[in-house]
Amino acid sequence: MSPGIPEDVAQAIVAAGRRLDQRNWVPATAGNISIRLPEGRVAITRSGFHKGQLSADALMVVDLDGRPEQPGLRPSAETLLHCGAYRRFPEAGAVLHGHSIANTVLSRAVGDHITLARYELLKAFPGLATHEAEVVLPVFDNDQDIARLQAAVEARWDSMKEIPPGYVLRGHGIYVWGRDMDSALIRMEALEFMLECEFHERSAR
Ligand SMILES: CSCCC(=O)C(=O)COP(=O)(O)O
Ligand SMILES: [Zn+2]
Repeated sequence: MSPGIPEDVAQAIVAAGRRLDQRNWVPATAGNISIRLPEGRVAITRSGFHKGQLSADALMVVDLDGRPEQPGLRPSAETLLHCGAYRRFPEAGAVLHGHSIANTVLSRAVGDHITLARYELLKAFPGLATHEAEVVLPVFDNDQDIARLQAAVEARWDSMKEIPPGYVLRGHGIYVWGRDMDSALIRMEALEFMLECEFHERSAR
């Protein structure tokens, strides 16, 4: 049991890791997973663990600035991206990150966004009631400086009227959040489904 992480929270993160792994969205040690805890705390995966084989020992707690509660442990290298989503969206309760083939390949072939339009699955997103809607998914150049990357994400959010609950890092992976883990997983599945459709459609051209 990780200190300071309720058992149901640890179980939800472990189960999410297995589910992402079953879809082949977290190869090797890719991906990271977190859940917001009360009082400005976040339970998050430690860096370098396989997300399909997590146990409670592979989790730890950080604050909303990414500072570890347990100083000897190293949180996900991308912790600041999770913290950025929690700080910006008070309703966000869980954040997921994965590296699928579809999001990796597509993001290398596009500019600064991917438009998802005319998909029935768009209705999985808040406020969208019809396939005639669209989601404009921001795409950012990848950056090993995660604080700088988070600053770029925030600058784009500031410029957007409608902020979708996700974005893509070029050649790297996707970030998605939801009010809880179930909601984040549903959004991730919906986005990945549509990205896979785009991937096949473009490959067939
Ligand atoms: C081998 S994957 C490279 C790092 C990465 O992109 C990732 O998602 C996993 O990093 P973490 O520090 O969270 O394990
Ligand atoms: Zn990653």
